[in-house]
Amino acid sequence: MAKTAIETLITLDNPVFKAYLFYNAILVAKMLSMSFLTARQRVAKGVFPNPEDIVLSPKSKIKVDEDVERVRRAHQNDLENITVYMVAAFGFVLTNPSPWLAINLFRAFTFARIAHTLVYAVVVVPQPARAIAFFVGTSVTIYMVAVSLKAFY
Ligand SMILES: N[C@@H](CCC(=O)N[C@@H](CS)C(=O)NCC(=O)O)C(=O)O
Repeated sequence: MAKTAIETLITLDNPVFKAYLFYNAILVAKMLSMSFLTARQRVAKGVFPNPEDIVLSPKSKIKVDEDVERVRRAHQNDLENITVYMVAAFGFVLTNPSPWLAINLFRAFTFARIAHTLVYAVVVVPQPARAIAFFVGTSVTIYMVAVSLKAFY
């Protein structure tokens, strides 16, 4: 029996879906690393959010710290952008795009989000570095949404 369009697209034999899963895995690992970056800052600065956290380290304080908050904002920005991208990119995969275009868009988004974290929470590069990284990622997502919507008309 002939395969449906979905069966030919949602398979590791489709290089676009394979690349989608590969770059998703990198993005998931990057997002998970944000929790460890936050914990590293908390331990380095001796600041924690809850009374039970400071029991093991009595010199620590329950305090809001600017360096910890910076990593938390970078993490939140990932949640705002990467989750939405993953949904948009899945819809884009279903439009059966050219492998060259799709794989380069997945790459561009992934590199942009890694750059966003680096310039926001690791080395702190002056603007517009973060804004550029954000707009590259967002442009990829908007493009994918536009292609998905166009498929309905
Ligand atoms: N929730 C974001 C929406 C706009 C946005 O994502 N801007 C990018 C480029 S300037 C950003 O990195 N914002 C910093 C942040 O979300 O903490 C904000 O409050 O800034």
